Amino acid sequence: MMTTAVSMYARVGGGPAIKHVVDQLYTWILTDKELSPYFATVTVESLKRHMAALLAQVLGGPADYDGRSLLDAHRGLAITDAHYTRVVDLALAALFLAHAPRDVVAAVEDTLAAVKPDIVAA
Ligand code: HEM
Repeated sequence: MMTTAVSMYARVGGGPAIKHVVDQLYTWILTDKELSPYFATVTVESLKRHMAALLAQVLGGPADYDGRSLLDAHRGLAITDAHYTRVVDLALAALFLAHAPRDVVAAVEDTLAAVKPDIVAA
């Protein structure tokens, strides 16, 4: 039997679908009473661009991420465990809402778990 390796990036719908997921995620974050204060002084457009590039890269799409390391980006923000978990939940919900396949959602969940130490304040 012939097998074709279709990337997770392609299976979620490529760049446009990822942009949609990231837009949804930030709409929720920026209207969340507990999460929005973290972003009060941030230029959200460039943040979204970086987040979309990173997500695309993690899913096997173009490796275009040119932002800071996650450790550098989140250092000093004093992000709590609960706020980290909330953002992860919203990210996974945004993927499901965009009809991302379950295995793709699971792979993103694993990746987010792996970078947790870079995000949450020690
Ligand atoms: C769950 C995993 C997370 C990932 C993958 C992630 C990813 C990113 C990325 C790619 C950037 C941009 C870096 C750059 O532009 O150079 C960023 C910045 C930022 N993130 Fe996150 N993030 C996560 C969780 C969180 C959480 C939980 C919070 C707060 C509740 C948060 C708050 C911020 C803020 C405020 C910035 C901007 C920092 C600045 O510009 O100085 N992030 N994040």
